[in-house]
Amino acid sequence: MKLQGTAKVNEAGHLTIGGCDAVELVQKHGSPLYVMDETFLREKCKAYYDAFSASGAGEVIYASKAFMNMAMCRVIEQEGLGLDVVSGGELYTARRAGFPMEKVYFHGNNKTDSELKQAIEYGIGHIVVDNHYEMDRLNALAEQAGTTVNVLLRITPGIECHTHEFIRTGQIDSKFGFPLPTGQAMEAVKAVVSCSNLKYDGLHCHIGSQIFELESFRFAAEVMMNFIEEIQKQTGAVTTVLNLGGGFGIRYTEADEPADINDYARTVLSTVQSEAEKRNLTVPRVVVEPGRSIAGPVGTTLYTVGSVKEIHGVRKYVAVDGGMNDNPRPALYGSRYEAMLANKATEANEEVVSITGKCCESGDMLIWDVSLPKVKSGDILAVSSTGAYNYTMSMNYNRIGRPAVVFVRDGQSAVVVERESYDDLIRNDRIPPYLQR
Ligand SMILES: Cc1ncc(COP(=O)(O)O)c(C=O)c1O
Ligand SMILES: N[C@@H](CCCC[NH3+])C(=O)O
Repeated sequence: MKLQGTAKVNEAGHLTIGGCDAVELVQKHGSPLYVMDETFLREKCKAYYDAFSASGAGEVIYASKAFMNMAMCRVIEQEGLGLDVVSGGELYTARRAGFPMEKVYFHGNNKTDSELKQAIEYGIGHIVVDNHYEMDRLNALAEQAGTTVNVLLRITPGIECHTHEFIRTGQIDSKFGFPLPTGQAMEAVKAVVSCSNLKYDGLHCHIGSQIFELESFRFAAEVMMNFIEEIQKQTGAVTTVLNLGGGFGIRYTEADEPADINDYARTVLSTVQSEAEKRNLTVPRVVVEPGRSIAGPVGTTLYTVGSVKEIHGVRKYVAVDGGMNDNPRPALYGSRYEAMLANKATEANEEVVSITGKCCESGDMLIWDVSLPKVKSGDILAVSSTGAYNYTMSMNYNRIGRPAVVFVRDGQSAVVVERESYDDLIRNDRIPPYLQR
């Protein structure tokens, strides 16, 4: 496993993150445990801020679907980033954390009326309109509330990029947005500019996630700038915001080679700038929505090894006290992760084993064929790059409670999400009167 951020190995031969010994973290907070390296997290935010926002040309809004809780909202706010939310729940969390609502963008392909009302009531910065049904509802709700809502339109530009099929969202056969190549996107712009209570600020597109080729982002920016010119010609509407979504890839294993955030910023900002000059357009403010590339590398999950089972001549299964419940990505997408034994960080790898979870499901595999030192029950396994789309996609299958989340920094650990207890698991259960004893 590659050590990232503040991760080191101490004299005891243990993995440390944020100056905290991983073995002691498990003793103190229990296992499994999501550990977020706060210093590294802030570095990621700063890198984005410096690359996009410092010049005034861009704006970075963190995609909270990757990893969200109230403490995370505080860090994002302190680092000067905005927030992308995609549900009433994410919006509520941001609000309860006191996040500035004018810096929030609300996404989603099927926002409910109550979510739209909530967004209007909170006075959020922008709603990214996905479809005509939403546009009509939002306009009516804004009118009822006696207000005007700033909107972007979500466009599907028709770009296919190299990533897993299920996380590719820019292609035209997609549930998201108004398709550009079919002419429906232009119809949507014409419709929105005639809505009395919606203010058209600009466009949004998101071409997918875990993307490494900067060329895909450059191409998306070019296609969108071409569309912006068409909009101006056909409607006279000026596009002041161009949100190019998230999607910047990260390193999970040595097979992944992410680009540099500064190169990413240069690519999109310079494309937008030069396309605007070429077409004689006002340069729109470029918004990006990174999720994975802010939270992903920052997280490590610690597990305790339980049963170690060797199927002679076939495979050695190392079972940990978590699994697909806290990280469904390997089961969903076939995602690969790296791991190490946090309590044997200086020992040489000796065997190839497969890491399985504790769920009643054969597909509950975390890592197939990983090299580790000799593994024993009681060892602490660390899996890296689990900060994004792990906690937020976790589940209670088999009535397994979600692990706690801690922020670590300068030798201190702070719980930011408590471990779910058995009582948490039955909190919403009700026994109706006819079943009462
Ligand atoms: C609209 C939108 N914005 C931003 C993101 C964040 O993407 P990523 O985590 O790949 O940066 C996503 C998720 O893919 C998304 O759907
Ligand atoms: N949840 C996905 C990415 C989808 C992002 C949301 N548009 C993942 O874990 O990789």
